[in-house]
Amino acid sequence: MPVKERSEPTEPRKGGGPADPAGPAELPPDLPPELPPLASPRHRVGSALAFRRDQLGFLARGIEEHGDLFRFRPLGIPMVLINHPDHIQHVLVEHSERYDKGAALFKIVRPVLRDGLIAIADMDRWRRQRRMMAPHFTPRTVATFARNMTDETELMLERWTSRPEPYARPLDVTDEIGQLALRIVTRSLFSAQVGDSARDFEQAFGAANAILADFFRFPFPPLSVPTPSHRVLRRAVDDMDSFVSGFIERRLADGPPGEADAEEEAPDLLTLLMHTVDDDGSGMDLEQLHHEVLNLCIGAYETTTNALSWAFYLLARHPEAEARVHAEVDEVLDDGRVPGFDDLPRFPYTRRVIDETLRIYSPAYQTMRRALVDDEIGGHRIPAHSNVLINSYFLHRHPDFWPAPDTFDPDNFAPEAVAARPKHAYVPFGSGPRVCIGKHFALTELVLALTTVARRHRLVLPDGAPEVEPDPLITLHPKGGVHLRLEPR
Ligand code: HEM
Repeated sequence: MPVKERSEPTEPRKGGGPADPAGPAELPPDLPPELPPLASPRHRVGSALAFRRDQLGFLARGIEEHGDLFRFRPLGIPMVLINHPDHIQHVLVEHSERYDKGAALFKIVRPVLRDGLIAIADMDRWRRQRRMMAPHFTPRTVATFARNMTDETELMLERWTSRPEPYARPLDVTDEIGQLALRIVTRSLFSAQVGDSARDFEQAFGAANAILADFFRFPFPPLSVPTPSHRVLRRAVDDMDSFVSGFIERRLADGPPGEADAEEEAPDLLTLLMHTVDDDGSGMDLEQLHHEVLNLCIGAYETTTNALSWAFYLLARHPEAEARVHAEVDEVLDDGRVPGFDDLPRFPYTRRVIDETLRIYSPAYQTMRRALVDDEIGGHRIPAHSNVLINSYFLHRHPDFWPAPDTFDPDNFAPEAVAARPKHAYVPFGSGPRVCIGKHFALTELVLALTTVARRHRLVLPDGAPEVEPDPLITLHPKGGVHLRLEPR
């Protein structure tokens, strides 16, 4: 799909005279005339090529040169990076009504996500969908999924330990956890057992993630042009659609699980989405249902997979932190039992490890908003239609808020350290009305899966293993996956 926004924000006019007919409306008198500084290189193509070659390096240089707020325009698309907690709070929370998801990044992922909850720009439709789904994501409901999370982790451990020579050969931890994450979310929200089709979904998503990331860095030719990689993307979307249709169609044919004692069983999210009607009596059509289910699978799968892979990797590289996790797990689960939802408050250090992992390798490391009106951020004018980019890879390393930004230190999340920092210096789940709906789900799953494994096993770096680099795709993926060797404790 081509990205249509090619118009530049007009440069400020001296004296604030009437607006160019093609430019934004006349500025209210109290808006500053200055646009944010423009990151070099100034030439459009030069900027596009630099962004394409090394997206993180390009942004790092911009931050070094201009600080927390600057503009750039790869291929003429007007973008503004904001990298200060106050600016992020302004856009995501305090003035969220001035921004929507009609931004370039979401246009690019729309062929996959369509109008599901993650990418939908129309705020009235978003509100209706979110209202319908929110009750399934409260801490109380998530508590009822805890058992699925630990059961599936135990099944994964059984698969690992029943391989020939289970402790000799390294595991592709990212691939394994991808399947775990998909099995947990589909079982919890849709009562579906997806079995080995989880692997097909993983492969399709991996292909789409890489192709769309490339397209984000250099959106040409349009996705509608059938280049070989765009054809692979089409097939990947078809495969993800088939994965979702598989269990929706089974449900339509078989009816909801446990219908016989439906009065005692809470209906799952799939049943709710199929049957909820709005005030005007209209329900969700099958196509929309499909898109919502796909959005939840994608939202839950890749982010959780990356987070848990990186957490095991970081623990393998930091024995002192690993020892503290083991001590905590041994104390809470002294009889070797499986952890439960009520144990979560008793794992404060393990939770810090997860929080610190989400800081260093923030899985959903970039998001974007489109300015609906002219606005002011940090003393600069942000013209309507600007694409405002938030990149938590840099925000979470901001030297004003993190004493040693590149060092893995779970004590960054000790209560006194958290209290000393502005809230929006750390936004792995976003913030404001469009904060991640699955935040409690994810944090519960991450701590329970980690502690279930750590009861009896550890994951260690194979001899001579190279460092794993982050790959800035649409999400922050461990390049080549995390490979570790299982060891009994
Ligand atoms: C570590 C795990 C996760 C991370 C880091 C994460 C991160 C995020 C972020 C940053 C956003 C907001 C994006 C924005 O403002 O543009 C978001 C939204 C969303 N996430 Fe997550 N997520 C995680 C897990 C999950 C899970 C487990 C689910 C579902 C079960 C989920 C479903 C969604 C959905 C549907 C949205 C869109 C919400 C809306 O706009 O109303 N996520 N996620």
